[in-house]
Amino acid sequence: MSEPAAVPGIPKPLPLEEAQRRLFALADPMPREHVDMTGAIGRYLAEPLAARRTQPAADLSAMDGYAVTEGDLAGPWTIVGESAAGHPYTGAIRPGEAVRMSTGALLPADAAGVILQEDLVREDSALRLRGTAPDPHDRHVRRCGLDFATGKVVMPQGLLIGPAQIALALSAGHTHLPVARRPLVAVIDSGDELAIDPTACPVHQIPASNGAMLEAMIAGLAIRSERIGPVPDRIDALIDAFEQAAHADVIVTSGGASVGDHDLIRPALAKWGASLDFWRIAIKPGKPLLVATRQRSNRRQIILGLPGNPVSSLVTGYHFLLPLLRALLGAANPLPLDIATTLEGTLPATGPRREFVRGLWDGLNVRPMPVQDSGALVSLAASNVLIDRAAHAPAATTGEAVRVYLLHNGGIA
Ligand SMILES: Nc1nc2c(c(=O)[nH]1)N[C@H]1C(S)=C(S)[C@@H](COP(=O)(O)OP(=O)(O)OC[C@H]3O[C@@H](n4cnc5c(N)ncnc54)[C@H](O)[C@@H]3O)O[C@H]1N2
Ligand code: MOO
Repeated sequence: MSEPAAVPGIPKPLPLEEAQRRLFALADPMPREHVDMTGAIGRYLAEPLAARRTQPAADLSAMDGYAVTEGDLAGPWTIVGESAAGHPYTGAIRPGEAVRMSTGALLPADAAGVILQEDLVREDSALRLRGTAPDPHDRHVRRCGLDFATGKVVMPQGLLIGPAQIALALSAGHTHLPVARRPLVAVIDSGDELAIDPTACPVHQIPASNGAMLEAMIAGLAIRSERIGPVPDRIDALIDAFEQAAHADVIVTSGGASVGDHDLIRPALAKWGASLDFWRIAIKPGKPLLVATRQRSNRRQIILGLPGNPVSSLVTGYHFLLPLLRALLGAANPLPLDIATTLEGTLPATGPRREFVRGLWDGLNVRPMPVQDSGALVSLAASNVLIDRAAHAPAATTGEAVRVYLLHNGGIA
């Protein structure tokens, strides 16, 4: 398919990466705060984290058994005491002596290693080998500083904080973590045809579903989302809605982004005092996306105008809204990850826009959904990936390598 002819007043659509770069250039990280571990989940480290202690802080036993001295692996031994986790043995061990060890217990001074209890026979305080002597060195010992030493940077700035990162931060001596404040997001549904109540929706209306969908997408990334609308297709009504959202860090609209007589987001934003950064991107679905900013006293507000078709809203939410929120939160890698897989089925040739095709991925192959209309929600809800198709690609068939973006079956972030 050839490039469409240029139309006065309608900008050429930007490639996805260029549009994302322009959006990130607007996204100054949010102010910093320190939060406890529960509050840190799902956020990003605002600075590299250095260990405040060494772990293990001393040599520890890695198994349950008996500690013996160097060169004394044949036995027999006399048990002279115990080192349990949290209750160290304070004496030293001499040849011919053994100390009962539990996993995680401090290794006594002069102990060379630990022999597993399964390899030993114990009768009262007498201990002997069940079979042959074990290998000599360093057996079943976790050396001091094996994991990290005081001062070592254990996690880089911008790392996503999840369960493993919380465990490491606590182990490294931290009770709180530096993170960016989560942004407040206002989500505006717009369109005269939108019905709030899906059980009372006459034929000329459609239930408003994008706002709730977008709110579900950003759960966890925003401190709060505020829903506004549905707002009628009138400039004054849209300006009122923007005013209600004037305290938000990010404003997201859906609908009214295209070129129709009732697509008023752009003129309403201009009249409100926002400046358009870019409009239209070369992806399908999602072409009419717009990005604008408005200067507030302390910070710049970012406005994302998503196309109204539900699948277009989701796809642009996935490639722009979520990455924007991650960038504001200080993520090192705000963009979604794609993975390589194999196509099972056929896909038609693409046109001048890069396409994101709904599909079902089983871990090995991906099957495209038969219905790809940008208003079709059944195929969206049955999909777990978006298949990435380059612009001007020839038709594709079973066995071809493709790349997919994971939608995580609804838990989309
Ligand atoms: N002549 C042209 N027409 C269109 C073009 C174009 O380039 N030239 N672009 C098309 C593309 S691509 C898209 S995508 C749509 C999106 O346009 P809008 O952002 O202006 O969306 P609306 O027209 O307001 O709505 C489209 C569709 O989505 C439904 N919708 C809107 N909001 C919601 C909501 N909150 N919940 C559920 N559904 C919603 C709306 O009822 C419409 O059916 O424009 C093409 N047109
Ligand atoms: O880009 Mo529209 O989003 O094709 O349906």
